[in-house]
Amino acid sequence: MSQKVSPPPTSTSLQKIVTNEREFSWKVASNLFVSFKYAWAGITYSFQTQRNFRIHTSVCAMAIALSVYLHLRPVEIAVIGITSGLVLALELLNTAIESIVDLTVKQTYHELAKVAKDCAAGAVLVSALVAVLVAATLLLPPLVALIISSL
Ligand SMILES: Nc1ncnc2c1ncn2[C@@H]1O[C@H](COP(=O)(O)OP(=O)(O)OP(=O)(O)O)[C@@H](O)[C@H]1O
Repeated sequence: MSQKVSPPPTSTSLQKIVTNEREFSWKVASNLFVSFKYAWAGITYSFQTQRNFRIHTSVCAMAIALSVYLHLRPVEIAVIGITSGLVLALELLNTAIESIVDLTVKQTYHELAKVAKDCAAGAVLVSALVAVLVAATLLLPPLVALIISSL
């Protein structure tokens, strides 16, 4: 059975996309301040609707606070900050992909929708596992030393 394949873009249709910039966007942020406002709206939406994003935000904040409290070296605090930021950024992308998939297929089951959502969730899981490994490597030794010294 042959599938219908859409034709490749012609030079005129490509030119149209390039010249009529963002013509499919309902609205385009007018300046940098407005862009930040929309970015913040995305972060608050994820925080309010995604349990995992709330959990990851709390754990990341605790890890960074603990690294400062334990007087880790600046480079170690930076590494914990980078891995934490990566987890939260991927959580936001996961939410974005979920929304696009839901917008596209609505409540219909589709194998590709499953692949997209599962892979996005997998990306978050990989980053979270790496963040736990990094935090454990950097935080556990000074934390155990502190606990032993206070006994
Ligand atoms: N339209 C769909 N077609 C096929 N499978 C779907 C569809 N919607 C969801 N699923 C399956 O259900 C799972 C859970 O969907 P959901 O929208 O809660 O995504 P999620 O990434 O698990 O969410 P969260 O990150 O909030 O835990 C997906 O990972 C996917 O396997």
